[in-house]
Amino acid sequence: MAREGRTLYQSDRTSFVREEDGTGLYERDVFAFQAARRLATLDAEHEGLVFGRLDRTDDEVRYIGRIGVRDEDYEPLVIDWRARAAEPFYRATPADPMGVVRRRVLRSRGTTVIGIEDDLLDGEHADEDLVVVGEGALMAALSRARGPRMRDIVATIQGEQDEAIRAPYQGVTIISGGPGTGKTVVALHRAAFLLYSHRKRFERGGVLVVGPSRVFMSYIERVLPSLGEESVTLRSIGTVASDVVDLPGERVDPAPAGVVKGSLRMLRVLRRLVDEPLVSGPLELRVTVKGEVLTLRAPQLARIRADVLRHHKINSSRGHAEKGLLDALWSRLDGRVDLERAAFDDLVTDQASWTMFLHAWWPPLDARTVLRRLADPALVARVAEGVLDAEEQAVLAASYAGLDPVRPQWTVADAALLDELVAIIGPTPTEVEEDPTLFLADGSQVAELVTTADRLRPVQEVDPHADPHQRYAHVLVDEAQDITPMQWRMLRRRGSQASWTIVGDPAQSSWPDPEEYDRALSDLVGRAPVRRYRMSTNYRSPAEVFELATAVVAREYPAADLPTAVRSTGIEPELRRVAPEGLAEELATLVRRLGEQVEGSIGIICPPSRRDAVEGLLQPALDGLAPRVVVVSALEAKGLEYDAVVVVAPDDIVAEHSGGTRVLYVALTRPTQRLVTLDVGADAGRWRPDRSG
Ligand SMILES: Nc1ncnc2c1ncn2[C@@H]1O[C@H](COP(=O)(O)OP(=O)(O)OP(=O)(O)O)[C@@H](O)[C@H]1O
Repeated sequence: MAREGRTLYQSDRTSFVREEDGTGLYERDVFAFQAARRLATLDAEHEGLVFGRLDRTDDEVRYIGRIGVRDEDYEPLVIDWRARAAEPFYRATPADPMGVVRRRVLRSRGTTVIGIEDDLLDGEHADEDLVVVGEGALMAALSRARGPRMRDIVATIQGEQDEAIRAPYQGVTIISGGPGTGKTVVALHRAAFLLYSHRKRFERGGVLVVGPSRVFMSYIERVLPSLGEESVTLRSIGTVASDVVDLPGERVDPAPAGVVKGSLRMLRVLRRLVDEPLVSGPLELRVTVKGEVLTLRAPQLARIRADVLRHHKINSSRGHAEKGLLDALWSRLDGRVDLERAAFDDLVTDQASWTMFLHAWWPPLDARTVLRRLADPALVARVAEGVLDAEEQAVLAASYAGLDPVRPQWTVADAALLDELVAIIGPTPTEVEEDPTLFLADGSQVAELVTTADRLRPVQEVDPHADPHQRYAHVLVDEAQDITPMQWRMLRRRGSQASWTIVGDPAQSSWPDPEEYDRALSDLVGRAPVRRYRMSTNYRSPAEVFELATAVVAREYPAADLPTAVRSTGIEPELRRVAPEGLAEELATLVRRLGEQVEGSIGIICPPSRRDAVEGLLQPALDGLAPRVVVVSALEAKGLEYDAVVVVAPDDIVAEHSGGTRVLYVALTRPTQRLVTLDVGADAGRWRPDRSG
């Protein structure tokens, strides 16, 4: 390439050098790159590339696939599922066949078709010899065993789901519906659709998908790549802020602390916290200039501080604070000594008392250091006075008192507080290396060097206008009913110019006040255009299981949006009871039996207080079943599903969550085939619908 370029541009002074020839080389490379990318996409879509066929009334046959493919004459061989021409595949019904006689769904393994399911949509136009196979692709898909990863549903998207997937991108799209109605899977297909239909906007601006936990993110992570989309950022709510603070973010606070930390009232607490001086006792600045002692006391210092912070963030305004102090000291001197202002400034700033004072009065702040100060109950009492009651203050202080000083285990709720603190104080200035190079060796290739001034400053200021948050063009929030007001603020920082897709079900909220979800949504929407889609069919739960779950939730939360369960298995849920000392054996027997009864995954859903113990009890009994069995807390089970589920100690699940019965409802709606509930102890079972009186 280099040689070719050189030859092209070498003039023999008898002919023209044509720019276009050089550009041609560049274009050739671009084409080669595009072709390689296309080949990689085609290779990746080898499995199940084509999954649908439409036989139309005008005798045209269309094939629908994960990506579009054309032949050498540019005629379509396979139509991308997101294209307009593919719409009838999802929307056509016998009542409105949209020109389709037969819809066929093909299931393949490798390059071999292993199953066909047909829907006859327009019997009137069907030829006599038209073959119609199977009982419908949807039912076949729903009865298949579940593994550890969610699968895409391109082949069987239903009409109402398709409308939400293809909704225009602008403003806020709200997808609601009960458990198992496909909200998550629909939202993910919507992300793929947006990237297809507005690729430039969303690939450049970025799409962020937020879910409740890491387990959930790894459950859904294969869906978008299976649709050919790799460019979406997936984050659990505890790690959304990892662009500004380094967070592991999976630990969950016990209910009372979580509720306090999520509340909007924490905003006032944090603002006051930042204003709390780091050193105790009255702070004053005292310097001596040519024998004159100059002092600034607390009230003047407070005024200077307030002036600076009116316009700047603390971490990016140390220079302004220094100038405010020097101005005040200069006016204190009041011309008593014959000195130029610049010389005065130098005399002051050279003094050790000045440096020490600044270190205490305007230190570079780190959000984590600031938040940990709440471990001090006396400080909490000051900054939360009139905002949190005594009990809430105690809960808050206790939650930080226990933090490991070396490796603090921040919680999911802390992440939003740390993010808020970064927004208040600005990013932490980065420390300058211990011993920066001042002088360069002869012949050094280094073009920049550190100046003496840089070296003498203890910290380097970060660009005050730089926004540390990563921003996205579209933000998709799943399980949105559990997002706390402080977390919404964190999300909005990432999507201040974004369009949104919000997915949730208030009846599954683990927050004490499910109505808060509606308030948070109306704040978010503001005056943006909003579109609402309701999913009405539960594709996950067998009707028998869902009947029990709805009886439980409706008693506590009559406003629950209850979908219709489409599938019946004829197997009723089993409501069992065991004495505490028999729990280990009962669980082992149950898991072995369920392992034979279902083909796929088995979830053991526990109250948080029993989760680790149950895991310990079960381990020795698992043998070959281990890869199929997971022990999770009710909150960890959010958004997931298993072929068989054992809900351990349902009463405790209700008691240990601020969402109470709504969290139990989540647990009861996880199975795709079989549900067993296990009351522990003779008087357990208050959750049972027949005990409600
Ligand atoms: N059109 C469809 N075709 C095949 N499977 C579907 C379809 N719609 C939903 N499903 C399946 O139903 C199950 C539930 O879907 P999903 O988890 O998206 O529901 P959800 O509404 O988010 O549930 P929850 O609120 O309980 O978390 C999944 O296994 C999904 O693949």
